[in-house]
Amino acid sequence: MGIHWNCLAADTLSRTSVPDLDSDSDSDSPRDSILKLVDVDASPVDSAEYSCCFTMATACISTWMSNVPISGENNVILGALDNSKLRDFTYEELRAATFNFSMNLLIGRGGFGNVYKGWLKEQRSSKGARNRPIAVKRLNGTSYQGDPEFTAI
Ligand SMILES: Nc1ncnc2c1ncn2[C@@H]1O[C@H](COP(=O)(O)OP(=O)(O)OP(=O)(O)O)[C@@H](O)[C@H]1O
Repeated sequence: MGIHWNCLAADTLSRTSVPDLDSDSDSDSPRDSILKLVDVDASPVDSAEYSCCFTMATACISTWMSNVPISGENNVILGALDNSKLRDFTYEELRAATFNFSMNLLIGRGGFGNVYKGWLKEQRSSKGARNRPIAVKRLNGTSYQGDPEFTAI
């Protein structure tokens, strides 16, 4: 499934170690295929390389961006990203990254979905692997506010 979103680099989270979590996953019934990923710890170069995720209409990205403060050199302006470098993530990848959407990793609640911290394994050619911290927004099953932003194309 082609679900897309772009990375936003941010420095709001500093912890990079992966926790040992109980299996206390979010038990509400979100529409599982509808996710949005935000990179929370990336250099501008990394962001371009890693530029992620889920397929969204440009207008929807703009809508999202209008709510995101653009400050600091680590932030990426989505319009400047090369779409060919966007990376797709499967639902399983994001589910694993967030430990099955563990409530212990809940970092925020938006108007139409919860936001979870997670980690993606990243292979770096010279420096070996690392766990890259990310934020994943999961559209809940009751709100239709976010449908346009999460539309798969
Ligand atoms: N990259 C991030 N790093 C850390 N926390 C984040 C990040 N993205 C979102 N959050 C947390 O999740 C909360 C909800 O984020 P979200 O983007 O959903 O907010 P919103 O724009 O108010 O919601 P919505 O877009 O659903 O109307 C934020 O207030 C923040 O606490």
